[in-house]
Amino acid sequence: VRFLTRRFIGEYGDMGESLTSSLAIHWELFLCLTPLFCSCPFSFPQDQADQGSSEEKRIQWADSFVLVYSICDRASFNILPLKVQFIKAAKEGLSQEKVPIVIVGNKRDLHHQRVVSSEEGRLLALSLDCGFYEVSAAEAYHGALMVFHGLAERIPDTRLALKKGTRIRGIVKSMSAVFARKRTDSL
Ligand SMILES: Nc1nc2c(ncn2[C@@H]2O[C@H](COP(=O)(O)OP(=O)(O)OP(=O)(O)O)[C@@H](O)[C@H]2O)c(=O)[nH]1
Repeated sequence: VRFLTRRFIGEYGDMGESLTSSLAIHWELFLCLTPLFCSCPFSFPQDQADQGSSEEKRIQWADSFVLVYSICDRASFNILPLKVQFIKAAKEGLSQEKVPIVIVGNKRDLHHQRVVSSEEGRLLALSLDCGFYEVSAAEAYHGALMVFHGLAERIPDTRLALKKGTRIRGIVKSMSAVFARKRTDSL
């Protein structure tokens, strides 16, 4: 949301409904922008049994991956090697291309609660052949921008040329519409 709208929503609360319906239109991209294996407030209902194959489908659909952990939550960091391994097994098994993955340490603003150092993050990303950024989604837009720019740089030009076009523009349009509507409502 920070990347697409430049805004940070601390609590989803009353935004939930309109945002959810807008995202439902473009659920594919949203899934791509959502930390892949985390629960999210806009999850679409699905049976447990379908979950494995649905995750597999998301991975097959996506061109690239952003894996977000919190610098204040070691468990969210420790799980990364497994996630990267899972993605690589699913994607690289089918093609010779390297799968673009960026690891992001979020909540940089909470430095007093930090339990994962920048160095650890950088080293892990290096060892897994992933990009690395530390950001605060809450504090600034710039970090989110850098993440997605860095991600795009890791996608081979040939793939970008194949997929470029309407999809991302559609997302940005409908997200903007949601927030414009919200502003109008509150006037
Ligand atoms: N201080 C701080 N809080 C953040 C930051 N980014 C997200 N949060 C908060 O962290 C919580 C989780 O954020 P979400 O956007 O829901 O992230 P998520 O990965 O979907 O996390 P879960 O909801 O736990 O699955 C929310 O209360 C956010 O407001 C950040 O950069 N700094």
